[in-house]
Amino acid sequence: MRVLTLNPGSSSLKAALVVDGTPVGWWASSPTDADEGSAAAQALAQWPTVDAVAIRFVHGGSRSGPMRVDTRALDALERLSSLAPLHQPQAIALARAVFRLRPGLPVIAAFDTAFHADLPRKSSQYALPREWTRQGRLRRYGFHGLSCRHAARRTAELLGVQTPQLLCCHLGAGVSVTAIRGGRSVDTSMGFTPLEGPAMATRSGSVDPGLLLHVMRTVPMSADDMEHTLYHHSGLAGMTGTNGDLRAVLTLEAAGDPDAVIAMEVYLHRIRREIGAMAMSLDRLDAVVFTGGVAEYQPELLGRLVENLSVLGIEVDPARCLGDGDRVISPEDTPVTVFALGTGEDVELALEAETALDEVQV
Ligand SMILES: Nc1ncnc2c1ncn2[C@@H]1O[C@H](COP(=O)(O)OP(=O)(O)O)[C@@H](O)[C@H]1O
Ligand SMILES: CC(=O)OP(=O)(O)O
Ligand SMILES: [Mg+2]
Repeated sequence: MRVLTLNPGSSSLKAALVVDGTPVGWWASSPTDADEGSAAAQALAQWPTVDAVAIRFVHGGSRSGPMRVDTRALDALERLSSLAPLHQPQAIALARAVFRLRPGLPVIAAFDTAFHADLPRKSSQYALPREWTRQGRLRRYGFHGLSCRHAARRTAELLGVQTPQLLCCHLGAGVSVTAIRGGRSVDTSMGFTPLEGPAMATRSGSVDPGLLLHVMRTVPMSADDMEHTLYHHSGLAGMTGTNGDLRAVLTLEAAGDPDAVIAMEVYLHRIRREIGAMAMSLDRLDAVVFTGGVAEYQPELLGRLVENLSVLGIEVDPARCLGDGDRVISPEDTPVTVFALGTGEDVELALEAETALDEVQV
């Protein structure tokens, strides 16, 4: 099957043609380069002969698998936009553009949240009044699920173990750490929205809600202004005055910029802390996977990241970090195998499309 995959991330829009599970062509653009309509048109002009288009939707609510979408389904998914404002509107716009450009071509929505749909209750539930949580909507959903699914699949293949226990550290513009056992997510750092967890490129990550209440009362500030600050002007961007791209922050850090120096310390510390926390949901740690744009393009950072993690048996060989492609980066004879893996969201999107279309035909 020939599947066009469209992946609107928070700092990029990635397109790929995947033929029978193998990506054969791809490109990435920054979201400011083009609107979703012209990006979809560009991809369909480049790869006109496709059986389906698979689009990454980060928020699928309670949906546990992919689905073929029509206008009505899109309206329902659009209602989740405020829960993922950097992603969901873009995915909706891409799907509508494909409907317009190629009526009748199947469009499959594949959800980040689906991989976490069975999170154990102790991981998914917030300690909030039961009147709030009873309906099961105000809970932790988890994101980067396509990336996690791919990391689990590749780790099993590379280790030759059917269901390894692993941590998937997705380091892109969004950052998350997920504990996976039995092929399932058992805890994850992102929550009700993709704001929770470590500090990210432009997102704050977890902040004491008491601080936010204090600022809203004292500034004062509307919920929309607060949302804008937490999603667009926090994280590495907020701490350094850059756009949050790690390349810019590392350049400033190397030049001795004090804000960039502390921002990198915070960034790395918060990821390490999350790795430690997620390890508590496993009873053994077979592997740690680093993936996402940062792991792919700034792999030298992984050596710095795992400093202080030897308490968990996690070590990397700096020379191995600098290689290319899917690889082991831990030294020989260490208890935990550490991998740097390509982000296989495009492969997973295509698989999800095949699954959804098979189900429709049954
Ligand atoms: N072509 C590139 N060259 C160098 N670094 C890159 C490149 N593309 C992405 N990165 C790194 O990856 C980060 C973005 O990760 P990515 O997974 O692509 O983000 P997202 O999917 O959230 O848009 C950037 O901040 C940068 O550190
Ligand atoms: C969920 C999320 O943050 O995705 P990305 O890293 O692609 O922005
Ligand atoms: Mg991404």
